[in-house]
Amino acid sequence: MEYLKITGQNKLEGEVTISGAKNSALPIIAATILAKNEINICNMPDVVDINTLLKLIDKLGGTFKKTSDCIKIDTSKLHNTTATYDIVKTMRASILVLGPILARFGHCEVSLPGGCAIGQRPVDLHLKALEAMGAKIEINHGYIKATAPDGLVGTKIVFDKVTVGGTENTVMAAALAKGTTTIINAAKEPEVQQLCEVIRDAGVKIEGIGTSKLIIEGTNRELLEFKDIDVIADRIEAGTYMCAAAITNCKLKINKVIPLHLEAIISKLEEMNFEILQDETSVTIMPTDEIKPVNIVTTEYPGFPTDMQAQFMALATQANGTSTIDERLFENRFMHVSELLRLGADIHLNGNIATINGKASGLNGTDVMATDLRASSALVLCALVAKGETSIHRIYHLDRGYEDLEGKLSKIGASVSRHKE
Ligand SMILES: CC(=O)N[C@H]1[C@@H](OP(=O)(O)OP(=O)(O)OC[C@H]2O[C@@H](n3ccc(=O)[nH]c3=O)[C@H](O)[C@@H]2O)O[C@H](CO)[C@@H](O)[C@@H]1O
Ligand SMILES: C=C(OP(=O)(O)O)C(=O)O
Repeated sequence: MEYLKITGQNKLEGEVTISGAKNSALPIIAATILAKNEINICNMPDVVDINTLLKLIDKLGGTFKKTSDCIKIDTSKLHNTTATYDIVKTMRASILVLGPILARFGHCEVSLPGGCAIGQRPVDLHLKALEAMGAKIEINHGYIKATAPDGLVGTKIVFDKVTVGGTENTVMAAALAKGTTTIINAAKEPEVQQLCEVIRDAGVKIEGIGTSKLIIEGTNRELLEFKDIDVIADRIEAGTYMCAAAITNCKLKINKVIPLHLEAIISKLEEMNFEILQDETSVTIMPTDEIKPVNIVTTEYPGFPTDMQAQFMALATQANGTSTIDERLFENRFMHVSELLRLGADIHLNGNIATINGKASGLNGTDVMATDLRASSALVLCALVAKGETSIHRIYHLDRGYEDLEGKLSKIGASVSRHKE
């Protein structure tokens, strides 16, 4: 296993370029199952989760070719309809192949995704939506077996909760269904929007993109002709580097972003007394004379993203006062707290609310353990300001979603290196 060694308290400066969004690239790769043509997808982030999903596409009988940050995927000869546990267990987003395989072939078997550090994460809403579209679903021996021999049929689906993956699976299934599917209480995340746009550009009529009501006219199992795709910028990677600048109180320009997608993050940084300069494709965060505390409630887009909660908790350890974070999406997304405490943070947990007393004492480097993707980035952020050296273990979590983290951080002045245990 590998670990990261970070020596804290370096000044950061310069510019960082943000990669394509993992959470947009994943559903887009799943959507290639709906295609009749080879699809060229660019601005692909080079992260482990993408390679995992590509491996699954390969196992299903599709092919892919990589050149720099583009990947050509051809699923025209896809024939295997079973997504096995060995791949699905490593990444929950593999569940995104369920809707498209079922819609295309009329049957599909997908291993139930395993438990995950941030919460239970059931897939009941995905299954309920597919059942409403006519699928028969059984769960046996840890596998979801879905059948719809005559194809899926469009209907009205009202989600009990806003679900990003559930909306994505349903949109992909609806694209090849017979008739109209209406999704009420759909997720509005930019990544859901991009998936809808990609499918719309492939000829499927979709109304309401970016709203909580999506209306999709299915093609009745006619495969789609996709255009070239450019994955949108990763708003969570961008937000993480904004927090890196903020926690070290340095000026940093973050390039190749979509500022509109960063509004909730920018607004919280402004509340913390940082000035953020923006142009069309970049944001620059300026140092401040006092980091103020903040109160955060995680919620669906356009609210404050749960995927930025851990990073803001790291930042709150440096604020002049007491901050609170109320995690509303996942019941177990505070795994980083115990590791932040090891670094010297003063954080108290009460159910889903964390209270962070900033500046109580400085942070001091030590050995810490990454528990999930964003928890890992919180540890990296704290390590950047901690006195001395921090070793972050189990960084395979980080590699799931951050492209070349050491390279990008080193380039702006951080002292970061990767080692083998
Ligand atoms: C690959 C990807 O895009 N991952 C993101 C996606 O995850 P993901 O798509 O898994 O998250 P969801 O939006 O589905 O989850 C939201 C909430 O709904 C619950 N739920 C979800 C589905 C279901 O069938 N039943 C159910 O109860 C979940 O447990 C959670 O409490 O959105 C999350 C919320 O913004 C982000 O943190 C993840 O980074
Ligand atoms: C939780 C995340 O991803 P996933 O849903 O793939 O676990 C994330 O990107 O922060």
